[in-house]
Amino acid sequence: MTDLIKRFATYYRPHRGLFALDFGSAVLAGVLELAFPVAVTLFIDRLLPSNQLGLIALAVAGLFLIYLLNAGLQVIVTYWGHMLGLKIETEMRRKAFDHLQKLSFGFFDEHKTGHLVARLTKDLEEIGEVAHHGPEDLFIAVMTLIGAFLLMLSVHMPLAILTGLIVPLTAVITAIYGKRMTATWHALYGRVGEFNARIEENIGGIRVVQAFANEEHERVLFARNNSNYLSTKLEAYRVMAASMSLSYLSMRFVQIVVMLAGAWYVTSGELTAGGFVGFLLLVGVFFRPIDKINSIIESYPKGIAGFQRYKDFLDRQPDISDREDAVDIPRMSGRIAYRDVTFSYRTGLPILEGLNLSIEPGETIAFVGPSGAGKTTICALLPRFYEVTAGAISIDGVDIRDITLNSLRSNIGIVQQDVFLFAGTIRKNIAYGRLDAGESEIIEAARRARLDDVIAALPDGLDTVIGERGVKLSGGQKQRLAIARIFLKNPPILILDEATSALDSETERAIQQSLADLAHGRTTLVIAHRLATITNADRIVVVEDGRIVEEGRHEDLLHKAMGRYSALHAAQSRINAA
Ligand SMILES: Nc1ncnc2c1ncn2[C@@H]1O[C@H](COP(=O)(O)OP(=O)(O)OP(=O)(O)O)[C@@H](O)[C@H]1O
Repeated sequence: MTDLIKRFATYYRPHRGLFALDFGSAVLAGVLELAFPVAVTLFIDRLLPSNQLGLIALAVAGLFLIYLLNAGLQVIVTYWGHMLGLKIETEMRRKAFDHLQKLSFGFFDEHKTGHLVARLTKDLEEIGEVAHHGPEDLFIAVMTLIGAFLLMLSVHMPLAILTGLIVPLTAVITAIYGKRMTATWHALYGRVGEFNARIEENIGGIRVVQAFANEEHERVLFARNNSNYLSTKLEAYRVMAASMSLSYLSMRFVQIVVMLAGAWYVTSGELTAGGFVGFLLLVGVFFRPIDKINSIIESYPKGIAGFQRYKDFLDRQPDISDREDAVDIPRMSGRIAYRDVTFSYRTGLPILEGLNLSIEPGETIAFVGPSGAGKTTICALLPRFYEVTAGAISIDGVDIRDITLNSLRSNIGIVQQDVFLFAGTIRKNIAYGRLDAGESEIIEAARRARLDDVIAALPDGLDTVIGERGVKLSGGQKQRLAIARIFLKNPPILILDEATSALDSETERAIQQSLADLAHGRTTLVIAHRLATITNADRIVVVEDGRIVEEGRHEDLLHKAMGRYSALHAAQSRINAA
């Protein structure tokens, strides 16, 4: 816990000035709160009986100045105090986002998007609130509590002791309800998470929902989440109502006791009228920190738990990162070698075993084999999306673990089966291939990917907005856009995950032609799903159960007796004929 607080404290360091300003102002405002009952006592007991109107006017003016000062302090605490919390929150978010970029595919395989988003938004918002309110509220609450009690003692000791004895009763009631409130809010937090996840999934999968005509099923599931939320929130309000009215009652009870006892002391001449009024005001001031401490008790665990999750996330070392002496290779020639490569995902199941493969610069290799054989995995190891478990992969004779990730990945272009496009314009999506590309380069890339006709037909041309994940484009157009992106990137090595989605044959032919143009002069690894498209590959590699079982040219493999490739080919021809 102390480690956690120490770590938390490091975030204040760059904002020392702001912290001092906020903290100092809040403390001063707390002191002024205490001064008010004292001023009222003096006013009633000393000034009023003196009949000196000038002095009274001066005192009132003085009080007004104090109020003005307090109003100024409120502005500082509310605006600059929140600025402090917000600065800490945004700094933490920046760090978390930067860290997120460094984590490898393995991490994302394990974590749900919704939870990661919550960590960067909700968690950090709560941490920011605690960062601002936590230290200052706690300090002021304790200071006010002690200060008010000392002043009460100075006004009338027996009455102060009596108040000191009955106030804990109200504190106990507030604390008990505070705990119940925390539990209900916590449950509510879970409910909100549940229905957020449901909405997120529903919107993400709305096309599947409607295609299966499962709207009613979704409605029922959502109604369940919604009514769970309703009952939990009602429970929260029930506890809140009971807590509020009970703490109001207990507060008033203390006031009544103080009034009764105070009146008795006034009539017996032990307490002045001003002291009596001042004391009642001090009781009010004394109550405030109790509420505050309870709300701190409520919000602290949330903030601390959020910070713990944040810390754990930041402390998670990326599985794959640059070695200290990693080298930059600006442009590789593209000679690739897999040496005794063994690999398993976190599941521990062996996926690749003792795989050996050499690829010459400019060569096109097509991986074929049954689904789940490991073709995609072989290719995913090359840009180090995952790290080999044993063995090594080298490019141009250098182990890829000795090359900086940035230069390694800059040398590899990937056209994925599921093209991911960003919401925005066509121009923005092509330019993602090379962020500093000029207009003419973007146009040239579009032309080479045969996207120029599509762009020309659109009213806004390159500036056409393509919707979230490119929903406004056809499958073929998305593929071409992905190809344009790689033309712009112009890497010496290519990984092409062939699209399995059914494109019409003309579109497919055009895309194949674009891909062939793209592959020209580059070392190309093709993950082939349809054998018809790879007959021209320099070499076909048949993968089965994570092993290479056959390799050679199409013609040679086709005529190999009992060959795996010829069997695959025969099977696919039968499917096509059927
Ligand atoms: N991220 C992952 N985590 C755990 N296991 C995985 C992961 N990705 C793939 N696998 C498993 O690894 C094995 C090989 O998968 P891979 O995607 O490499 O096969 P593939 O030959 O490309 O298949 P397909 O032709 O169907 O695309 C499969 O058993 C798969 O379930």
